[in-house]
Amino acid sequence: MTITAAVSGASGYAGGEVLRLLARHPEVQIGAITAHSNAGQKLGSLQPHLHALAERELVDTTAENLAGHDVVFLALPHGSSGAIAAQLSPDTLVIDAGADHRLESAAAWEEFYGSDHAGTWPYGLPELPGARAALAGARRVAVPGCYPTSAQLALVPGFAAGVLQTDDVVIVAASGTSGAGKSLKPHLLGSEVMGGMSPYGVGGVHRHTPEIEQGLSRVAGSEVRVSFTPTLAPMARGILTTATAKAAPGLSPAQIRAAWEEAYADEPFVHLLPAGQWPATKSVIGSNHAHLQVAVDERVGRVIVVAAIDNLTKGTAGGAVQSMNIALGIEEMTGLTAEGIAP
Ligand SMILES: NC(=O)C1=CN([C@@H]2O[C@H](COP(=O)(O)OP(=O)(O)OC[C@H]3O[C@@H](n4cnc5c(N)ncnc54)[C@H](OP(=O)(O)O)[C@@H]3O)[C@@H](O)[C@H]2O)C=CC1
Ligand SMILES: CC(=O)N[C@@H](CCC(=O)OP(=O)(O)O)C(=O)O
Repeated sequence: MTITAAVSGASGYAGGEVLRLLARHPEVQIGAITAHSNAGQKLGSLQPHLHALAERELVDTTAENLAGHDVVFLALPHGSSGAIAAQLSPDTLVIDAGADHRLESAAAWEEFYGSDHAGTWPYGLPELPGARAALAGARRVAVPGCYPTSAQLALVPGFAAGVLQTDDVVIVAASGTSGAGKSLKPHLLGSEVMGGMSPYGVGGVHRHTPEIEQGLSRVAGSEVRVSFTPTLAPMARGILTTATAKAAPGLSPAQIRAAWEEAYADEPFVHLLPAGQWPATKSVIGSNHAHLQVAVDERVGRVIVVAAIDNLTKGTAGGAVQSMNIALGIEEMTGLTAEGIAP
């Protein structure tokens, strides 16, 4: 089967990563690649690592340019996807890397994003219970945010199995700077980021908070509230998430760990590391794999889960391509089998 795919936001980090993966996908032919202020440029002048596509010209992000493809990837600033998706055929598989279609609650969207809600699409985190069935045959997919990918992979097995309590969930995550996109932001200047770490979006205001709560509440069967604090780390890629919650009473560490062992035993991209080995962003950079470790602090009765992903791969473009494969009935790992890069 040959699938034609258009990629919007191709001059950005997320669009560039989608192209990096699609360039090696055996079933995909890359069609239109679009941009905004960089329309008219050659891709090679903006994404020099994408050699095979270097001579391709970026065109404007219009429904006309994106039409006529089997798949359209939207890697646009949030708020931009709804309008363009509405102009694309319902038969086209549209995969939105942005936030517009992730939340079910219009009220939560309005509170955290401050604009009108564009709607809710099937959620592209295949490892969640029931997600693969919802993605199979779907023609619209909302790719999770990068922090929500790591936080949900870390905590969902514990809530699904009932080994975590829902009332005291704390998540602290460190992200590489590519998570913020390519556009100029003063707090991301090299001199601000190099050689140190700093928090941002503190105090329950980061817009990934409702997305994480939505996913955890769904599997827990009751409302889960989280305290989420993101931090910026002096690295280009990677997220290291540390999530903790109170253990349900009366369980041994082995019984608790079994929830993650069972949930991820057959998952091709999520790996519970052997006990005592800790996830590191360096082990997953450039790959669609997530590394996890679970420990129980018996002194305070808390479960600690650490997860590492590449924000641009499993956290965005890899999750998008994985979801595309499922939606179109292609073997799920196709185009995503690359190992990580280390050291
Ligand atoms: N970076 C990450 O780790 C993650 C990103 N995402 C999401 O992916 C999307 C893209 O993010 P990212 O690649 O990081 O951002 P970048 O800033 O790196 O890229 C943004 C892209 O969108 C284009 N663009 C900017 N403004 C407009 C507009 N008004 N209309 C159409 N296109 C526009 C830009 O084109 P041009 O350069 O030509 O101006 C560029 O191609 C966002 O929604 C982001 O939240 C999701 C998960 C993780
Ligand atoms: C380091 C950094 O700034 N990261 C981004 C998250 C990127 C992401 O997942 O964005 P969307 O949900 O908008 O798709 C942030 O905190 O806003």
